[in-house]
Amino acid sequence: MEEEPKNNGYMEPLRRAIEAQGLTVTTQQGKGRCLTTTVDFSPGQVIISQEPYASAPSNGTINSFCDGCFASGGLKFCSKCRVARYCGSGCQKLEWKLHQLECEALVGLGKDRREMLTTSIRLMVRLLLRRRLQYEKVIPTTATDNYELVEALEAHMSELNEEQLVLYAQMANLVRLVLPSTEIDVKNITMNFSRLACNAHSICDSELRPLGTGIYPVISIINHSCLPNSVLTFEGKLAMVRAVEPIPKGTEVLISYIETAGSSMTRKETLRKQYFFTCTCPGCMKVDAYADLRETAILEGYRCKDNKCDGFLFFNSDDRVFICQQCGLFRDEQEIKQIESEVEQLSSFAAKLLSSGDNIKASTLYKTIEKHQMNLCHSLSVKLLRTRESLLKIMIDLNDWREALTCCRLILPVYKRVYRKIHPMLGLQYYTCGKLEWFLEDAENALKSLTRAVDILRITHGSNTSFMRDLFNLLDEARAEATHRLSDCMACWINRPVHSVVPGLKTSLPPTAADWKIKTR
Ligand SMILES: C[S@@+](CC[C@H](N)C(=O)[O-])C[C@H]1O[C@@H](n2cnc3c(N)ncnc32)[C@H](O)[C@@H]1O
Repeated sequence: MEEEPKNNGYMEPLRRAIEAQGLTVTTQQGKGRCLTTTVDFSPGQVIISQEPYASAPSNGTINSFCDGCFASGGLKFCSKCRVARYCGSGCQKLEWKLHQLECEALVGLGKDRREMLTTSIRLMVRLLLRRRLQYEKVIPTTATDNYELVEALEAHMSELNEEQLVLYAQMANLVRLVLPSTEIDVKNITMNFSRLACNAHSICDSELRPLGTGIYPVISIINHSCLPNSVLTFEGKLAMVRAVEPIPKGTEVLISYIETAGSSMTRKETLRKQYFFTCTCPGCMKVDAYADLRETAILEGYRCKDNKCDGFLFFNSDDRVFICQQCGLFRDEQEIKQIESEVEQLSSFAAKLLSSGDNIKASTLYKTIEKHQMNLCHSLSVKLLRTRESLLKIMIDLNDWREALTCCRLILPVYKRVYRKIHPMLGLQYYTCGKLEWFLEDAENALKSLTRAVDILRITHGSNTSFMRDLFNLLDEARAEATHRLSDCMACWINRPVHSVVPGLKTSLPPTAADWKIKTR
């Protein structure tokens, strides 16, 4: 049901600013503000793009990123504060107005406080400093770039539990220690942390590796759906929302806030905990309750004891056994618990090995976990999927293309089931598959996989980034190589020595391109 939007001062200027882009802000009961189209959008079309109001790079031990553009490699610390890092003088100059204030605050901090400068703390410090720069008119304010828009973001303060409230208040106190002169009190900074928790976006590169965090006040008006009509990606720090299906005018723009691989129960739980709402999207409101239970059992439950049966199990709480819904075989709860606890122990050990950089030992352990899970979980299980994703990453790091490709091909059917046809994760998985096939000199399969990757990623990522240009080049190379091999093969066939023809047999026609495709499938 449509509600009359509250008469907030920022709203009319914002509406006027986005109307030329075919967008407006509406309000719905139970959802709050919604970004709504006033024109039709087609798949791949950019609906809205925005630079962050404030952002902070991740400060991991392995990877670090430029404060300006989030690039990695060849970074130099700011010589004064030795906290901010830059890829060059260009970014340093662009960031200077804000960093000048940040730098003064950071220089005076002792070692123990510097160690507390997490990405969230830095983001809040930068948010407050940007506010100050705009209030003092050092930098301009626009209808889509002002602190009022940040204050209008949903904070859900009354829904926070004690633990969250205490944590945000402690973080707010730390921010005030870094910025003692800020006009914003601890209560308001605490509320801002709560806002960031349900509005900030993780900024990722084209391959969805996290680089940092940013707050984009207009993009944050977009609500969630597990079956979204749009997708959010980043070009550097610039957030881009693109349509993934035809969106008629008058439709709400929706993106997914969470990893959607999982049952509707798991998704609902995640959304309730972090975003304080109950999802009522078509993906979560399935009318067929049995289909929902079956999906949960397949994605998150257990497999039939009989290796030849691909059935999933339902739990019978009276007898405390699991029953295969395909062949009726029972599986004991204790046996399942036993394997599950072993897998849990092995997984935490494997994760430790991985973070210590011991890829070889980690790969052996993950293979053992995979074996256990193949005995425990359905072939489309999300738990098994996660193990294979870790294995794939390790195998790529170890340059073991063959094993990596095996993993990649096992992951694909699960992605096809849990993600929509046009989804960045699916596109990127085809891309990885194609690249591995290319490395393994399988040009024909590389061509197929890369074509599928391009079909998806040109919609989710656009065509104009260096990542996509590299992908187009790789696709061209694979196409040229596959065509070359095809013509070589045909030439071999035509020029084969006469004695290779069995005397007396009728000569068959040379293979056509269509025959070749069938042959290589
Ligand atoms: C990033 S904000 C989205 C914009 C928000 N509606 C507003 O008015 O600021 C996220 C919050 O919006 C609400 N929200 C987002 N998607 C929703 C949905 N599908 N159903 C109900 N509420 C939703 C929740 O309160 C959530 O914490």
